Amino acid sequence: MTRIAIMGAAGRMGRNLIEAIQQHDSATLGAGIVSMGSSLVGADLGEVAGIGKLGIYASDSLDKVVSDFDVLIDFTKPDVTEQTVAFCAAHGKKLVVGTTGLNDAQKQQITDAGARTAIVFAPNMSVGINVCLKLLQLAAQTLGEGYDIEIIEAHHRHKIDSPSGTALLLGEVVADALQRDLKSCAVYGREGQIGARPAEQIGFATVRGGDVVGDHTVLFATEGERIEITHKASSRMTFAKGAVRAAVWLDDKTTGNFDMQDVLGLRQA
Ligand SMILES: NC(=O)C1=CN([C@@H]2O[C@H](COP(=O)(O)OP(=O)(O)OC[C@H]3O[C@@H](n4cnc5c(N)ncnc54)[C@H](OP(=O)(O)O)[C@@H]3O)[C@@H](O)[C@H]2O)C=CC1
Ligand SMILES: O=C(O)C1=N[C@H](C(=O)O)C[C@H](O)C1
Repeated sequence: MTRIAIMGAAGRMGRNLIEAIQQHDSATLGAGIVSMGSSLVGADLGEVAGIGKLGIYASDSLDKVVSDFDVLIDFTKPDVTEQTVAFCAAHGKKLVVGTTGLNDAQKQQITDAGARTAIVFAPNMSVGINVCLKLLQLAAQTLGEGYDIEIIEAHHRHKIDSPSGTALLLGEVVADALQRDLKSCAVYGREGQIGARPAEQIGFATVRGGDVVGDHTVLFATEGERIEITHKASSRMTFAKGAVRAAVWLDDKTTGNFDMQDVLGLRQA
């Protein structure tokens, strides 16, 4: 059994993670950490997730639960994830990071921590998006340079980062396949007299509203045709199940940096 702790246990993803752990035959909930000062400190985590009592209670500190878990799953926000990564590297705890909006230094911290523990870091833990990444490589390599590429994402009104981590990853995969540098060819939104579209540009458009769980489309447009590769998540359980699968997959790893392509066996596919 893989004993899992959840950082951000009362969040939208945290609650789904509690349920996903309960549904997994090889995983058990070891601990859940909520914000210091939260009214949920001490609450039964099963009740927090709406699935009935589990007898595991929300803590406000990783130090207090350090001996209760083998793998930590973190879906919080970048400054919190920074502390989580430092803690896991120091204590040899395996880690699954789903938080998006990390800056370059925070991503480097995760890479460095991979020398001390085993980490799965991915902006989207769904099987569907990870299959889309393979389809995109094929599409970009086959279509080549003659197609304009635009990435459109939509999320709920509470999302704090833009573009989504998934949209950025989709952009990186397409840019790599076309041997472009995303940092120099990406454009994030357009307004005013912008002129004709440069051929090598990869455009990003962000929509925020209501309760959209997560929609992503990569559009390849040329004269005479358009191709769209779209993924629509309708439940956060798809991400939560992927994260728990990643945590269990880490069980026999000691160190290293991995992503969902590794977990799903898609790396060489
Ligand atoms: N990789 C993937 O597949 C997916 C990634 N995500 C990403 O996951 C992240 C979280 O998303 P979501 O669940 O919607 O966000 P929420 O805001 O619902 O959840 C974040 C939780 O973290 C808690 N938190 C904040 N500070 C601390 C702390 N110091 N210690 C413990 N808990 C803390 C917050 O508590 P409080 O409100 O009390 O501060 C909140 O409950 C985002 O970056 C999102 O983009 C989301 C879905 C899928
Ligand atoms: O914040 C969210 O909700 C989501 N965030 C991830 C991202 O930024 O790509 C993944 C998913 O789309 C949901």
